[in-house]
Amino acid sequence: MTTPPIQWYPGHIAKAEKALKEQLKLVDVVLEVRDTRIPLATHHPQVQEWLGNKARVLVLNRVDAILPQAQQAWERWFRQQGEQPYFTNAQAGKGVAAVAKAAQQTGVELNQRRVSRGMLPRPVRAVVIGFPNVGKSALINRLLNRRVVESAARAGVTRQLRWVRISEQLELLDAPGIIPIKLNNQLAAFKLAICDDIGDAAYDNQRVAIALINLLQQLGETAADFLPHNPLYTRYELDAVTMTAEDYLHALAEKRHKGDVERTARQLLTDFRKGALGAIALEVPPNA
Ligand SMILES: Nc1nc2c(ncn2[C@@H]2O[C@H](COP(=O)(O)OP(=O)(O)OP(=O)(O)O)[C@@H](O)[C@H]2O)c(=O)[nH]1
Repeated sequence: MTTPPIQWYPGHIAKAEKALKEQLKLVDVVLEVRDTRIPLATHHPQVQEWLGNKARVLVLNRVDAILPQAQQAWERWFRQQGEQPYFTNAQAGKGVAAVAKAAQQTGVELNQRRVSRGMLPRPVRAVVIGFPNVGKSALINRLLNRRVVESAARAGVTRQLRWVRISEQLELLDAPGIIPIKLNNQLAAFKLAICDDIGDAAYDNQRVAIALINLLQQLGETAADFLPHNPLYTRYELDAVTMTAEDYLHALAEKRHKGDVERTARQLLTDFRKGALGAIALEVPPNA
């Protein structure tokens, strides 16, 4: 039997789900962070059920990693779904003030209810949740306006709990809630691995790199507005249009790394992740 391209550790997932539910019990509002390159693959279908009737602010982070026209298309699509997305670049602090304002706004309603029941008003309590590596700690640090939460390129580094005061109206759990990855969609899993949003799963670099080439080929044909023109050719001076994704990876290995396919796969993934292939949305809104 061949090894599956991506493997999870079920024990870790169960533990993450339990920890997340504990955090959710403590708060009034949830800031759900997704990766703007893959807003659907970084959505867990059970989030709504876990939240019950708690308020939610939808944050699409890494807005710098997609083109403005892709952002506009997603904005339209989410609005059609009845959602207001807040686009952020948490690394640079862009869009973060609007997220804080939206969270505080939910506190106004909370306190109207409290006051009508004869209770004292209090700050709204919030937690940031999301898949591994989507930028949760970076967002918390920007909300706090100082660097207290470890924010690292490595996936799965955040843990532990404390309340921090953001303003008179808003308190935040300083440890984000990590949403365990959903397991049942192979293409979504490849996208998570490509974007490094997959936590402590183990994956096969070459198959993930091939999935990336495949996606770029498909998007080039079907959603040219969502990515720069021919990003692979621009970066490597080798055209992927006439080849299968697998052949392309091998040809690129010959051209750049003396036939070392593994090294080429890693390099390709690193280039994509750090934006060296350009601003690329790997997902297109359904029916766009
Ligand atoms: N380009 C870009 N990089 C970002 C953005 N937000 C976060 N990053 C970077 O992405 C990496 C991961 O960010 P974190 O804030 O550690 O992500 P996290 O969701 O807390 O990760 P875990 O703790 O692994 O769950 C870091 O290197 C950040 O600097 C963004 O909006 N744009």
